Amino acid sequence: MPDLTAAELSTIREDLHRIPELALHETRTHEYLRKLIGSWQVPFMEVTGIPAVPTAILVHLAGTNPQRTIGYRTDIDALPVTEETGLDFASTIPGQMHACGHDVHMTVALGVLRHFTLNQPRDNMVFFFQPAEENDFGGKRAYDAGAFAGKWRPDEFYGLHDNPDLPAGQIATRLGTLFAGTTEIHLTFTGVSGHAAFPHQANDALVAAAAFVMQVQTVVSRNVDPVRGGVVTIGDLHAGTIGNVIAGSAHLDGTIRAFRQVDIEMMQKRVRAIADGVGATYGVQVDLNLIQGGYMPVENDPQLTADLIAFMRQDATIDFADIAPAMTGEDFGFLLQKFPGTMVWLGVGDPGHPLHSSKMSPDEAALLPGVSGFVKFLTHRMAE
Ligand SMILES: CC(=O)N[C@@H](CCC[C@H](N)C(=O)O)C(=O)O
Repeated sequence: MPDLTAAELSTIREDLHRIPELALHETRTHEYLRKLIGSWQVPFMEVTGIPAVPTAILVHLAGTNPQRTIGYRTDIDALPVTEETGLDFASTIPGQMHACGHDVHMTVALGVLRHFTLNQPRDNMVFFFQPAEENDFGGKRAYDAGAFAGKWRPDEFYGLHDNPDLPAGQIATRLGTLFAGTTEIHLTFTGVSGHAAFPHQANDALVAAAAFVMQVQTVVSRNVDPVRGGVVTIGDLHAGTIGNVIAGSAHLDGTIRAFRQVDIEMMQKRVRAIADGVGATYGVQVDLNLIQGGYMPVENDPQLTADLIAFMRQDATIDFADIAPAMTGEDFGFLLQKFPGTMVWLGVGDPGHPLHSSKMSPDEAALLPGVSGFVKFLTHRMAE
């Protein structure tokens, strides 16, 4: 029986694209994956779940002469974005979309898994279909639940993320840190609401929030080493109900990002100090929740990544490129702190529409090269 064809990969990707589900709620996606994998009926394959992370799936392939266990991880969740691609296989779930390409990630993982179910690997393999990459850190949850114990423990771990800016099918990575570590900011200022005409009788939480948004811009400009870089973005601010009522509360969500954990922790302290300072200055109550969870910097293992780069460079059938680090986050960073491994970008050729755009539409021409690049590299790892 042959590997999955381009047409079969495309059908799978489109099926998955129709049913985007948010972190830890990926029940239909879980069912689809389990049904498909279960239909392959492989004697050396075992499929299991993780009770603490019910939408996760783990697949174990027993090798013919195992020297190690090779892990491959894909994320499976989607985003609360209303799709505007106009595709005929667009999301059927209102307000939710695979706007980060996890449908592509899952499809490539299934293609790689299918290959090794048809060609029993020499080494053992573990495939991890991980919920909650966008938030709620499904990788850390699975690890903390003991999912990678015993035969499920990978000696090396690989994964990919799609990249609309790169040509479809190109694989890119680098030695060292590929993605930033992140910390979610969730902040509420509580003051006293009142009539717009009598500000002296109220305490305006919206004005406090505005001051916070401006002051927090100084964290990157004044506290972060410019050579190392960092990001503080407040992406969401809600305050008040109508123009002639002073807002009694304001809620803000945002993200802190940097390539080094020491910088992330420094930025967390500065954001906390500024929030407390605004609270004291404006007399508003401050409730600040900073969550890093599993979003550690994505640090590629030096030896494994050097091997991957050397292998991909010498294979003329693989379009490989070196690339600079990016401020995207990925909770695969947590798993790469526990197990050595490498994350790569897979180009999906849609440069006008960045990750998280409601119009992002990956080119399916990326699917076969993604599968074959990893099949070749993992087969090479097994010959080491
Ligand atoms: C690849 C990607 O887009 N990942 C997300 C990860 C989000 C981490 C966390 N929820 C945060 O917002 O800090 C990203 O936004 O980079």
